[in-house]
Amino acid sequence: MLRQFHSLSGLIATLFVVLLTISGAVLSLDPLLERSQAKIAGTSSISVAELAGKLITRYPGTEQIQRHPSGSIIVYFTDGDQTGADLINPLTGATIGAYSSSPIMVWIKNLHRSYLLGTPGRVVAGVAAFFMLLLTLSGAVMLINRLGGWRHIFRPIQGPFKQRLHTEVGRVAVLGLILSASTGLYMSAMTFELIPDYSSAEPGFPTHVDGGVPASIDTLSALKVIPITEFRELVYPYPDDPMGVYSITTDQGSGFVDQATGQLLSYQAYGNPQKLYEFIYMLHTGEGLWWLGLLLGLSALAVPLMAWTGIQIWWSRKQSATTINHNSAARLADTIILVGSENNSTWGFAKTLHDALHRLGFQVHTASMNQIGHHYPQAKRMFMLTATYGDGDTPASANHFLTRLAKMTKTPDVPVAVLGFGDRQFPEFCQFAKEVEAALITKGWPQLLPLETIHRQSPQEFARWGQAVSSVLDKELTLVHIPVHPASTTLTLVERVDYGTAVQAPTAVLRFKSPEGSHKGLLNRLLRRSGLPHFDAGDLVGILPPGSSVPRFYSLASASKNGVLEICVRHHPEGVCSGFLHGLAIGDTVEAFIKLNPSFRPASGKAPIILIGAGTGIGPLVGFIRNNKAHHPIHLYWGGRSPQSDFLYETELKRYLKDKRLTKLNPVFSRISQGAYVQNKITEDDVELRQLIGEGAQFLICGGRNMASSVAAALDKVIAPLGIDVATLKAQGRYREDVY
Ligand SMILES: Cc1cc2nc3c(=O)[nH]c(=O)nc-3n(C[C@H](O)[C@H](O)[C@H](O)COP(=O)(O)O)c2cc1C
Repeated sequence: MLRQFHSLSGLIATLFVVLLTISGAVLSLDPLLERSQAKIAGTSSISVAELAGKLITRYPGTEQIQRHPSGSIIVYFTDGDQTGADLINPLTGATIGAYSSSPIMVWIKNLHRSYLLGTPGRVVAGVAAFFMLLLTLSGAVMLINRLGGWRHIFRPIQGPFKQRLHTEVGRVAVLGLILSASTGLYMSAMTFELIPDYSSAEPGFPTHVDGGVPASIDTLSALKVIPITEFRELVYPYPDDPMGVYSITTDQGSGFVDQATGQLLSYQAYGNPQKLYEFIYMLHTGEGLWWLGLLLGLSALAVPLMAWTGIQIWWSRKQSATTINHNSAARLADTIILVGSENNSTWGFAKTLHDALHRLGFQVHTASMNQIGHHYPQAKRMFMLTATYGDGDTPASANHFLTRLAKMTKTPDVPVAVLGFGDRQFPEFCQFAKEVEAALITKGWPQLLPLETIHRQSPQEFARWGQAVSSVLDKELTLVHIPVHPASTTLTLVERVDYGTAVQAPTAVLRFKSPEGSHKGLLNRLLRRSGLPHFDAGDLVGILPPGSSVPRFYSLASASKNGVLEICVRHHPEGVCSGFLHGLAIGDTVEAFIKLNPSFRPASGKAPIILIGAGTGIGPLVGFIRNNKAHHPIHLYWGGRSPQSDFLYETELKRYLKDKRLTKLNPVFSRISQGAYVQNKITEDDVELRQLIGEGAQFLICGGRNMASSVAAALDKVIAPLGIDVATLKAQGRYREDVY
């Protein structure tokens, strides 16, 4: 709900809010620019009388002196028929130069205040400020929910690159944006008198004026006691008007000064409402607080970036939205499917289940978990398919489910099966599904099947769960889920290196390029484009074996900037795709698409990186080393079977050691005398590993699930003396796995 509100108000207001913030960001430079022009050092000892005295000879026709919040002093004067304005050095009264507001800044100010449209534009600017406030507040609440509460506000953010960028930038800019939007809204409300205008409360004109011969301005006692630092404006009386008075405005109030006696005739100190107005004005413009202005300007610059990433997130969500056909009414359905999803992919699985059950003749009702009802009169079975989000938290379409369930006094007497969707890379794998299962059991809800989990939206695991469902339905349910994936590209095999046949682990490093011709053309050559889609080492390539629409995913051992798409594939005896790939000859083609995997990357910075893998798990790890042009310390632990047969990337790794892209290579082999596994080497290197962890090391593990759990167990023992464990490292974002 909140997300829909956030997206909708963002879409409605984007253009206006972006214009408002870009112009605001430019205006935020104004106080700093003015300050750099003003010579304000050492001015505190000078009084207004002294300053005005210094101007008598140079500017006999002075009409007004102003001090801007930046500290600049400007004198407005007449000289014969001419009028002018000069910037003044407050210490000496000397002219710094002619003063005029920059026409560009004036234009930008108009754009900011009214979109150059006068009064109607001011209304629009006010409404845009209101939307900006709504967007920022709703975004802040979503961020807090996503991170699991405000206490965790500095937690690392997971997710696809655009989502992380949107949220990271928002997290940094949120306070500045709330300040700019709320103060802008206040000022707008004041302009339209929605709240009383306190910006110019003035004293009444004095009832008695001396009328004697005007004294020299530098002798006027009232002006002698006002330091220049508290002064804002002095308006001179008309020359030769004996009843004229000086009008003075300071930081504390305003009043009139008798030109003959120098006495303060009437004075009005600012009340609290005016002080509040001035404070809000300063917060909004940064006038008088140039550093705040700059901070607000920088926050404002985040808005165009967030608008762009926000629109892209919204668009990809919309693209992946699923339509459920033949959705029976809840009261008529014999089968209920409830869905907990954040980014819609679980809806795709729910649709596959819905369609398969419908084909078997069931009346199926599918809805979000938040829409759980109290009573399903015809229902015989129920399925709850749910993802996990944040750090083991609820996905959007199930965020009220547990509360609603807790409030139910009588639960429907329908057996239920929970299916969790998650990613083992997260420490809290399928946590929400586990909580749902536990809550249902506590409520005494009958179970149809025990909880099952699906890692990384695996269609194979989903199909296996379908078999279990078949057994309770007494009907053969075939679940063929074809995930919606991006359009595929044709790639040509240009090189292959084969290993491991002698040790029954046939493994090939395969290098692909775009077909000849696809990256020709002047622009592509100028930009040195390889014709490959963009990807980094550690991302995944989905390959569609001929005759199948279900892709198989392989971790990428290269980045697109390396000019090739490289994968490392072990031939599995029954493997459809690995068999197909191993059968490829140079020049053969495959259909492939990229799936980004942004959380499996070395962190930036100089902390050591410890890469651990076995077998083909070396793929992304070698890609990280290859692209380590900055020579950050990288230690590689890798396990194979035999140094003679399956030492994958042996030549390259030795070259990377020499050119310092790799700091230390620790290969381990299992089928040699005194063979060992990678976890044994980790136990052996305990002292060194503890030292590296002390230096802030990050771990990246790639390979089979068994290897990964043995490594985690070994490492838990190694780091126990430091008082931490692998779960802590995971929570800190310092332990990441890509396991299969
Ligand atoms: C930001 C983010 C946080 C996630 N957190 C978890 C998590 O804590 N535990 C887990 O098992 N999966 C986690 N996942 C993986 C999702 O549950 C998984 O990709 C799921 O299939 C997404 O389904 P959906 O597209 O329907 O939201 C997370 C994914 C993202 C993008």
